[in-house]
Amino acid sequence: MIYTNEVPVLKAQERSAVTLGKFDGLHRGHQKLIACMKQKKKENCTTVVFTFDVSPLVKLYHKPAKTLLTNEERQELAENLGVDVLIACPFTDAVMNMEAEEFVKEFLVKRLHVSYLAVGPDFRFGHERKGNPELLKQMGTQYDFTVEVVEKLTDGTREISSTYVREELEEGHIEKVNALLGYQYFTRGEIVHGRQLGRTIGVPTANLIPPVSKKFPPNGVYLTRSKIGEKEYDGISNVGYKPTVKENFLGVETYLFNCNEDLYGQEAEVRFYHYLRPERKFASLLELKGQLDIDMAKGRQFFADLHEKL
Ligand SMILES: Cc1cc2nc3c(=O)[nH]c(=O)nc-3n(C[C@H](O)[C@H](O)[C@H](O)COP(=O)(O)O)c2cc1C
Ligand SMILES: Nc1ncnc2c1ncn2[C@@H]1O[C@H](COP(=O)(O)OP(=O)(O)OP(=O)(O)O)[C@@H](O)[C@H]1O
Repeated sequence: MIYTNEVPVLKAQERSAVTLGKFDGLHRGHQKLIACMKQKKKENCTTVVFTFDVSPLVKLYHKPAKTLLTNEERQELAENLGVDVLIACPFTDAVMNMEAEEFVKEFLVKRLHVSYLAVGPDFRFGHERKGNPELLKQMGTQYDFTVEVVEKLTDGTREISSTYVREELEEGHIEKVNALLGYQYFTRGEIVHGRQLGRTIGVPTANLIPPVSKKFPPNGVYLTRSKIGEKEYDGISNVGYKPTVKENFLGVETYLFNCNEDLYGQEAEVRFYHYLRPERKFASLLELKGQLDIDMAKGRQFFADLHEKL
């Protein structure tokens, strides 16, 4: 897959199938749109996901930049979905002020030689968000491309959207988040040294400092599976600031159930499965250890049941 910040100019004969939007999370609704676009590979179209490298909302309304996926994660997931080109167009003032018609002419027609465009019915773009599927269809007639307005995928009660996923994540509804995404919510980072107090209570942990832009469920304890190198481990993770020992940054700290290796310096992907309890301040590490024993027993049972089902 080609990942680029600039809208590329395709070769003279090359045509593209394009979809546009923010694509935070690459949830099941996004995946449906990408599947429609991929149908056009049969007609030799290059598949293009056109997105922005800063959420337009962040730039326009200074909303916090916490996202479900970092740019790198979104890139990797798009590649796994079989996308040929992912454009993360910088949301500059020039792009922000571009009229919808100009955006279509300059980027989609002139550069990408668009042949097919897939968008959701509520898709808006261009200066003052004046561009919509109707305008795209009119321009499609003029510039010889087809527009498919893809019906929104729902979970039976509500349309799936990044906003919906973020709301459920904020509530700690991990199973729901995973169902909307179509994969397990995850975070990644390098395993770094903590204060090494964990091992003094018989609970050595893998600490990672996640990207600052990554959105997290509420501080608390979660049942997780971690992928480290080629291996996967069941475990239990704390997300938060460890009030008992007072950490000053948000960390993800995991006790891996069946692991006694030295993991420092390795990259880990921690996948969330289930919310167990909120993070709490304990009077002592020993008291915390008592709670951890209860948490671990629940975690081991959860994964034993899960593996039995699979
Ligand atoms: C599963 C799990 C649950 C935890 N729960 C809490 C908690 O509720 N409150 C808290 O202050 N720290 C919690 N911690 C963090 C501990 O305070 C931490 O593991 C211990 O202080 C060792 O930290 P260190 O790795 O920096 O040495 C939890 C850690 C794990 C692995
Ligand atoms: N549930 C869905 N089914 C099909 N297409 C969708 C779905 N959700 C979004 N899309 C389409 O995917 C493209 C990218 O969507 P985008 O990420 O901008 O919206 P979103 O997921 O609804 O996010 P937000 O909640 O931030 O508005 C748009 O064309 C949008 O209409």
